[in-house]
Amino acid sequence: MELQVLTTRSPDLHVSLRDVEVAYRGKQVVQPTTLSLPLGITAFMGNNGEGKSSLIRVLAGVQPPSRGFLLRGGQDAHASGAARRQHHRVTGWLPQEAGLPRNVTVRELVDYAAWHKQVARRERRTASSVAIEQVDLVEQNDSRVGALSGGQRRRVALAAAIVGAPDLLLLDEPTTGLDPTQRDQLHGVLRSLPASRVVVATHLVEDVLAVADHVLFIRGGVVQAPIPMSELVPAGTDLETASRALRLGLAG
Ligand SMILES: Nc1ncnc2c1ncn2[C@@H]1O[C@H](COP(=O)(O)OP(=O)(O)OP(=O)(O)O)[C@@H](O)[C@H]1O
Repeated sequence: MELQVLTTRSPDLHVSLRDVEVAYRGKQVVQPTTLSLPLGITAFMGNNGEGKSSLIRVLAGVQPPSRGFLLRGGQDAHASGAARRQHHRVTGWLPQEAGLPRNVTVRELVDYAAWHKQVARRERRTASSVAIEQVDLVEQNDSRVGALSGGQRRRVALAAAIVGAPDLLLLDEPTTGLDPTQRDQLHGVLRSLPASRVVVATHLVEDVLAVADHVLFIRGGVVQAPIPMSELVPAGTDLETASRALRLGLAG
C-alpha cells in the first residue's frame, strides 16, 4: 500500500518571534529577539545553557515568553488556550528528554500522539503508519517501546512528534545518545521530513553540516540572525574548514 502524507495545514503559517525574552526568576537567559523562522531546516546552535531548549519550548507553545510574542501566521500563538491548542495541532515537538512509557507498543504510542494532536479519528491510523514509516520503524510496529534500543526509542519519540504532518517541527538535541550509525540514519530521516520549517537545537557540528539549510547561533543570550549554510559553508568547502566556520560562529 502506498501511504499518503496527510496534511491539515493552512497554506502559510509563517512563524516569527517578536521581542521575545526568556527569564527565570528575573534572570534573563534569552535577550530580546525578533526573527522570522526560515523555510527548511534551521539549526539552533549554542553551547550548553545558552537557551536553546528555552527558545524551543516557547516556539512549541508550551512555555510563554517572559516578554514578547510568538506569532503564527501573524497571530499571537500564546494569546489564549484556543490559540495554543491550534498551534499545538500543527506543531511537532521532540523534547530533549522525551520520557516514553515502556509498556506500550510503538503503534499504540504513535496512535496516542495522533489523538493528542487532534488528528481526525478516520485519519489517525494512516497518519500513524506514515509517521512510523518515515522514521523507519515499520518492523518494530508491534514491539514494546521498552524492548527497543536507545536509537530506536529516539525515533519513536520522533514519530510521535511528526504524526499528523505538522508544518513546524521542533527537535531538541535529536541525536543525543546515538552512535555514529544511528546518527547518520536520523540525519537521513530529518532530511526527508515534509514539514515546512524544522528547528534542530544542537551543539554538534556534524548535525548542522548534515541537515541544516540555515544556522542560527546563540551566544551569551543573544540570538543571531539565521545564516544560510550556503553562505557560511559554500559548496565544495572541505569538512575541516566547514567545521572551523561553525566553531567560530559558536565562539563568536
Ligand atoms: N525552569 C527553569 N528554571 C530556572 N532556570 C532555568 C529553567 N530552565 C532553564 N533554566 C536556565 O536557563 C539557562 C538556559 O537553559 P536551556 O536549557 O534553555 O539552555 P540549552 O542551550 O538548551 O542548554 P543545554 O544545551 O545544556 O540543553 C540555563 O542557565 C538553565 O539553567
